[in-house]
Amino acid sequence: LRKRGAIGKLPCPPGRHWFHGHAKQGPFDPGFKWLMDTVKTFPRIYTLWLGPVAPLPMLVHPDTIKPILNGTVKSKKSPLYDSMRDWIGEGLALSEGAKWKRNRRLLTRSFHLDVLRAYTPVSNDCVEILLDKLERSAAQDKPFNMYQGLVQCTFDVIQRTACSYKSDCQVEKPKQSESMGLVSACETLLWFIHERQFNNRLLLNPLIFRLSSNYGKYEKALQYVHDFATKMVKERMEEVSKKKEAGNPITKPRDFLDTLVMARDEDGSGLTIKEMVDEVNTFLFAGHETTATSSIWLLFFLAKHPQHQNKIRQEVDELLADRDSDTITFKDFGRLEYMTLAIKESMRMITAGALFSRTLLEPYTVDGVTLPEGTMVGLSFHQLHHNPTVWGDDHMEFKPSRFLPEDLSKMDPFCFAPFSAGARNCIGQQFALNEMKVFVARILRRFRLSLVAGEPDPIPTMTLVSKPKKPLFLKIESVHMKS
Ligand code: HEM
Repeated sequence: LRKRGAIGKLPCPPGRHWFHGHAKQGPFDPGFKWLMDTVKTFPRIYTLWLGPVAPLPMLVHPDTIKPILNGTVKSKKSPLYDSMRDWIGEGLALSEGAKWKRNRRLLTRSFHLDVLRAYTPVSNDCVEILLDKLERSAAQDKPFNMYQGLVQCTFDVIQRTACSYKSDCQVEKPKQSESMGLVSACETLLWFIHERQFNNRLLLNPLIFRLSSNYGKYEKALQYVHDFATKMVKERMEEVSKKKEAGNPITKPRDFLDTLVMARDEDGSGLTIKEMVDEVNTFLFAGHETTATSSIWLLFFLAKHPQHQNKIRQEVDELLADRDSDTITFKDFGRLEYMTLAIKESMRMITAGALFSRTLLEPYTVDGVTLPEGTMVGLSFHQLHHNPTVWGDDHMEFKPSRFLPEDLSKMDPFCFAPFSAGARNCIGQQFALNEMKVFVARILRRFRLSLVAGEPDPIPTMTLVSKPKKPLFLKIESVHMKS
């Protein structure tokens, strides 16, 4: 009642039904029109009702989101995350308190610059397979299913970097290889998480979920990913200790798994097998669809706005002008300046992680209303990134120049948070940005991208990540054929 009383004082979008709340107005409908209209009228905080109970205050302005993200007001991940727990356990994304602090410290070493440097060739190798597919598509003058290509490519990268697992997951003819078992198991689990969070909230109740008709399929996929990760972890522990015994210890980690096995506290203790399994699953879960989705929107905007595409191609061509190979190196990332602006702008336009939530661990006074401890709040990043009071009335225009350093330095850092912000920001952000830069540089170096004539623009949908509603096909032309 205390919570309801406080939330009742917050602004509330009109037309709320006593039972359905705003649900029938389609707040999460594809295209996010409702969200965009609402942030125009309620640019700081408002209450979203998805039913007769459990209203959700939505934070949509840097001033209102900041205290949660920077920890001035203590909070924890909300119960909505529980649907991921079977898969990623107490991995970094879901753990809290002292356990999270310790693991974040241990895992930060997994994303050290030297480790990331070693992954650049992996992204280059994986994108070669995608480039071959694009070559065929260009030769046949057939539009290419870019989303599928990128999901497979990012999955290949994360498997190789997480545990040096090389698979044929990018090659068509699925279902025959073990790796496709892993891809489809991960896809099945992602589908269930989405279903429980967005479509059928009754299934968030563990008992009802267990009794549901599809539960067997879920259990099978879960078993698959756990067996896979456990096998990987145990084999690696054995290899590391055998090498140590033979007087030939591993000194430089080859992948994330090495960094996990070798991670040590000051007192010499490391992660348990269960903790490592949870982290491997967390990387597989958090590390590929997010990157694929962010890359697909970037390629879409570049296909739609050839002037930006050409500018990036020119930047890449200049970078590679005197080289024998198109390989992008770690040193190159800092020189892809215009590409970096375009990546930021496309992540603002469509933010892969559009909405997250937290439960307050202490009262939070916002715009004169005190929300008590235990209140669940929404961190609505898509609305933050389309808030006209922050980005201006042209927020729907794709303008990479918004992120020019001289303008960026005048902005509140909490205006733009595609990787979240503060202590619980994305640990993989630099990894993901590097991967995207390799993909885009290598693709644009060889191909010109355009939209398929007569096709409407793709529409983002609110799933776990904001992916296009329908598979996104792009027209591919070889740059050399045209010039
Ligand atoms: C463009 C790609 C990516 C985007 C947009 C993205 C976005 C995010 C966001 C918004 C969060 C905060 C989630 C929350 O508050 O609940 C997060 C957390 C996290 N991300 Fe990413 N991510 C990306 C790529 C990756 C990659 C490649 C990895 C791993 C290899 C990764 C691993 C994680 C982990 C472990 C967390 C939890 C961190 C913590 O709580 O300490 N992410 N990511």
